[in-house]
Amino acid sequence: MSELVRIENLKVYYPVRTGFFNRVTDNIKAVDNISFTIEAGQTYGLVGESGSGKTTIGKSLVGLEEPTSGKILFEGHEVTTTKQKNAINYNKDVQMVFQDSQSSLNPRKTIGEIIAEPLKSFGVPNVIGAGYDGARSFDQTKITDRVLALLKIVGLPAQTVAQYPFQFSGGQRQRIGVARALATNPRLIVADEPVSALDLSVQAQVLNFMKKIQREYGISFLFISHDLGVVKYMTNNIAIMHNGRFVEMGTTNDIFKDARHIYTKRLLSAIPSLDVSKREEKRTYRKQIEAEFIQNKDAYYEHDGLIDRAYDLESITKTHFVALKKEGA
Ligand SMILES: Nc1ncnc2c1ncn2[C@@H]1O[C@H](COP(=O)(O)OP(=O)(O)OP(=O)(O)O)[C@@H](O)[C@H]1O
Repeated sequence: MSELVRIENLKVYYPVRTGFFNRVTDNIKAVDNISFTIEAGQTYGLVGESGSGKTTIGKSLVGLEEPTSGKILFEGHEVTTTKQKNAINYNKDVQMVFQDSQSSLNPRKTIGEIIAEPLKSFGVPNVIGAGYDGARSFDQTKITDRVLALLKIVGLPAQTVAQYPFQFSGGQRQRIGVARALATNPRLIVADEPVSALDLSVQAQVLNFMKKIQREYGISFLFISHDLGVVKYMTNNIAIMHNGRFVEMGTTNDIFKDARHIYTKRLLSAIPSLDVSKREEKRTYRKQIEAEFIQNKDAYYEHDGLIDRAYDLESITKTHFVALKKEGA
């Protein structure tokens, strides 16, 4: 395995301004000292409730948000600032797929124009596949051919090029978003809740399709979701996030077989059981975890004003890290 992305001590703070002079009186610590690595060709899951900071990490990775401090490294090159990103043409290597395909696809443009946009900026690679760094063409015929090839990859017919986003279902629009993201041969796709707006049956189709393109093109995913069931299916590694901090981090197996932090257990206990005979057992377990969360909070969090702030991560195995209070602290 080789490391593709390394995030070191990332902080993204948003200033809170108050009063007549609009002074900065506090900060929202959306991302508070986060470190992790994404391996080439693998999927890293970020899980947490709304507002925990998942999207802010994704946006920092693709350059939509400037970090307050910390470092982002891509294949060993620092890409924390816009200047550093531009220096290595990083934006062609990292793309984002959003939850809301309705608003992320320009309603006034045809699908052909939407998918062609990144090709006009970065050129058409000669080969379809992650990370191809050879010659690129800006020839209009090549752009059109590539748009058609991308539509084929995502399973949409050629006439799609002349149609508009409103003419498609949610699942089809997500495929169009993926086609656009694939256009430049990226190494990494940040997928922010890519299926949460879709019906269950369509969710499975889009997820399987994402796995297929990963197998075929060796793409890595940062997969952001609040749905642990979906994350279990998609990922190799997972970090559980709460109030801007990682509370637990490990392989997918570590998290599902040996969860240690109360917040992780709480999220796991909230996954509905499909087995009717186990529902009562599950309900009792959920109540027990909820009671432990309330009674035993100090073992898991320190207090930063009104915010419950997770402790620093400590390693319990080579792959598994948990934010627990240090002995004697
Ligand atoms: N531009 C901004 N200005 C101020 N605060 C922001 C901004 N963007 C995000 N925040 C705050 O940062 C925190 C983390 O937000 P973020 O969108 O990263 O969370 P999330 O886990 O992705 O949640 P969701 O699943 O609802 O998108 C939240 O408290 C949010 O209100």
